[in-house]
Amino acid sequence: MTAQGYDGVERRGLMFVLSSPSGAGKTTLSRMLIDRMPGLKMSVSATTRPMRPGEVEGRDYFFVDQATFEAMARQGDLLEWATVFDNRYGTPRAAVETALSAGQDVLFDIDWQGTQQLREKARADVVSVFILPPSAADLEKRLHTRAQDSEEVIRGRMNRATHELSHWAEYDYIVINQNVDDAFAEVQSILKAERLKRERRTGLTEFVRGLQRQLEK
Ligand SMILES: Nc1nc2c(ncn2[C@@H]2O[C@H](COP(=O)(O)OP(=O)(O)O)[C@@H](O)[C@H]2O)c(=O)[nH]1
Ligand SMILES: Nc1ncnc2c1ncn2[C@@H]1O[C@H](COP(=O)(O)OP(=O)(O)O)[C@@H](O)[C@H]1O
Repeated sequence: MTAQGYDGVERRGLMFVLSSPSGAGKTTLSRMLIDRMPGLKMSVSATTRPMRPGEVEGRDYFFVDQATFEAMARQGDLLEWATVFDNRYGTPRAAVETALSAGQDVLFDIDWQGTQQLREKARADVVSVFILPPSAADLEKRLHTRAQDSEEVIRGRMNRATHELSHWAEYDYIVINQNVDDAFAEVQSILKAERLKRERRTGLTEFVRGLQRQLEK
């Protein structure tokens, strides 16, 4: 689980988690991060929910049926899983382990239940960010403008938002997504700073020793 920082110092890979009520902007911010932050790989979840228009198998999710999902969970192929809006969602374990051991950080778009499970498994390597919408009206507007869910599904997501919001205080960072570019800059700053944390930078002792040797000459 070691990655090479841009300054050449080895460090532990981190698990970067974004959660929010549905429609607050996790997917948008995740895509921006993957496009603009080298060394970060998206964890693609498995889900039993139907594919939305515009979604791509293997990019947005692995769309599986209930029996396949249960088999994956039973065989230990999922790092964590949860039921959200009557559908099952889970993180395939192998892809995460491969990315971390190849020196990449991994980005997760998962709910509070999944975040709790990751934290139990790898507390020191998990960095969690909760995204808030600026207002309830904005949240509802975004769910409508995304135009991918029926009225009934949107109502269900708005009803669930209160419950999801109640978990905000379990997260390391809180970002309010009013202007998307500002929110992206904030999330990006968090990742950049967390990559520099001393306890993650396993190669620092050696680096500093090298500096000391140079100074002693
Ligand atoms: N625990 C867990 N939650 C997930 C996973 N994948 C997605 N979710 C969460 O499930 C919820 C519903 O996701 P989705 O149906 O794509 O709707 P969205 O909220 O509009 O992105 C969101 O809160 C996601 O973060 C997963 O692998 N594990
Ligand atoms: N800061 C923002 N201002 C206005 N619209 C936004 C903002 N961030 C995201 N959106 C839009 O809101 C909708 C929901 O965003 P999305 O990223 O799909 O949310 P989530 O993944 O949290 O459900 C999308 O249509 C997206 O383009």
